[in-house]
Amino acid sequence: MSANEALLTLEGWFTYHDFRKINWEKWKQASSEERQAAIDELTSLMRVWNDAESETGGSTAVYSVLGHKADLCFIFLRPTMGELDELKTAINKTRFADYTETDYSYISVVELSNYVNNPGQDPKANPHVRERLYPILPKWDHFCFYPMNKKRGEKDNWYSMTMDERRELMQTHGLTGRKYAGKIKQIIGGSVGYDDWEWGVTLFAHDPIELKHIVYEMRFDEVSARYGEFGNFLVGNYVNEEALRKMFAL
Ligand code: VOV
Repeated sequence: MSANEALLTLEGWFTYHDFRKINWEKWKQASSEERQAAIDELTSLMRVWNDAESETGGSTAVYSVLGHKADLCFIFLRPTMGELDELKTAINKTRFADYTETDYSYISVVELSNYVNNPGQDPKANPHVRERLYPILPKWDHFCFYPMNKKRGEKDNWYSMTMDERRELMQTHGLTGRKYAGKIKQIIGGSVGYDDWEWGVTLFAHDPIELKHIVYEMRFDEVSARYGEFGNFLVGNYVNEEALRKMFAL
């Protein structure tokens, strides 16, 4: 084994998952004019994000989040980190933000690991690869997000395995994933150097049961069973402007 078999990764858009909790007490105390103005401001921002969505400009999706961990998640994919910073600040400048708390967020960059490359070809010239590096978020009804690591234990250490060993395990992973074609869309963000875990996994589904099925089935693949370490899971439902207005109507 060579001393360092880091593989080449391909990077696409930078990603920012902005999870917000709503301060409902404060929201209920606000006047109806104030609430209306806050929602109007947020929805006009959402329209700007939708209109800007393109192959070169990035993509945005908004989800409501179940459970106590968050109420909303804004998912932003953009060409530069500067744009992500501007988006965060733009939200924070709205009246709506006065009713939110930002307990959690996640920064990564859309990543393809080159375990399955075609030697001699420029991967970024391949439209299929470009589609995965610069994906338009699918706006399917449900999403889940969780961060994960590959284990660096004394016995099981992903990073001290050879490239061939890792490639073989990733091929099995890819085969499991392919069974979910059309049911699950995954966006893998590499977050080494950016956030607390090594990857942020965002899954989209039409049927929330498929989120459970894929995560469960993958637990049996050696790469997850032996090397996967997982953070908190968050799950939610897609919200467009109408759904958002309904969510905040009192
Ligand atoms: C729709 C499902 C699906 C499919 C088709 C799929 C396929 C593939 C392929 C072909 C490849 C390798 C090349 C590349 O594209 O990077 C990957 C890579 C990766 N995956 Fe994946 N994955 C899926 C889905 C999928 C899920 C559900 C998870 C979470 C794992 C779990 O246990 O909860 C995951 C994780 C990852 C990660 C963290 C990486 C990077 C690993 C690294 O060490 O670099 N992934 N993945």
